[in-house]
Amino acid sequence: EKVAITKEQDALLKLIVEAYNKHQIPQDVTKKLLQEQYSTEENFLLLTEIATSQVQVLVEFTKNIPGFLSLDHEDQIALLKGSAVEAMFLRSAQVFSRKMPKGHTVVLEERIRKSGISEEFITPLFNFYKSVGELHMVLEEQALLTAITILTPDRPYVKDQQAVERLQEPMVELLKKLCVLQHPQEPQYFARLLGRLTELRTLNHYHAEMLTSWRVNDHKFTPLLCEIWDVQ
Ligand SMILES: CC(C)c1onc(-c2c(Cl)cccc2Cl)c1COc1ccc(-c2ccc3[nH]c(C(=O)O)cc3c2)cc1
Repeated sequence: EKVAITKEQDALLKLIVEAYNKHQIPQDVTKKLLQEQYSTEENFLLLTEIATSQVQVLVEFTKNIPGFLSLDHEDQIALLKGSAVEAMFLRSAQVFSRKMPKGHTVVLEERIRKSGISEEFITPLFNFYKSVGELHMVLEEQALLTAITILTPDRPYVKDQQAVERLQEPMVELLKKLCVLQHPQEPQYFARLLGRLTELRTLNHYHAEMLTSWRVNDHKFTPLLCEIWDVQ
């Protein structure tokens, strides 16, 4: 039967995409990708600054997700802490798949490769970026997938999981319809998108190891990253 977006779904989509577009890392931060030196230390400091800015952007985006601010306040924190790394993987993946301005793609890859991350994490990290790039997601899909990631009910310490499910479910339904409408020639496209969310979960594990190895080498993070990643 004909798949159609309802008025309510269209309104929800507009809110999510607006929030996604509104909250971006400031240009003066990302353009440093092209300017700063290329030492391992300089790369780590720059990536730390960008990640910190990305977390601020993420918090603002999340506050604009309809219903999020009505959740239990402790659950709001648990969702942000539990999804921050995955949301940042998704957001940074767009740089590689959307060929960002002025060759940021090349310099971002270069700086990540030379920031003190050991080879065993670099491979899965860039495999993920490649698999996201191959999907050629449109902006609506990227925005919805990020919101769906943030609204994952079974994050650690979430008390009222049903309340989170009630917010996530309509977004998953909407994404499913969008995929059918946007990629009619590819019926399994929606399943491939959800497959990326499973891959993201495994990256959480690698990321925890990355943090440990940076800390062992006495790398410092910003207060915001320490708070959201429970380090130091
Ligand atoms: C604290 C730092 C060193 C860090 O720890 N883990 C990661 C880490 C790593 Cl490498 C990989 C994945 C996730 C994390 Cl969370 C990072 C660096 O994290 C980010 C790197 C880049 C971006 C990002 C996002 C959007 C962007 N737009 C543009 C643009 O040019 O417009 C550049 C850009 C960069 C976000 C987080």
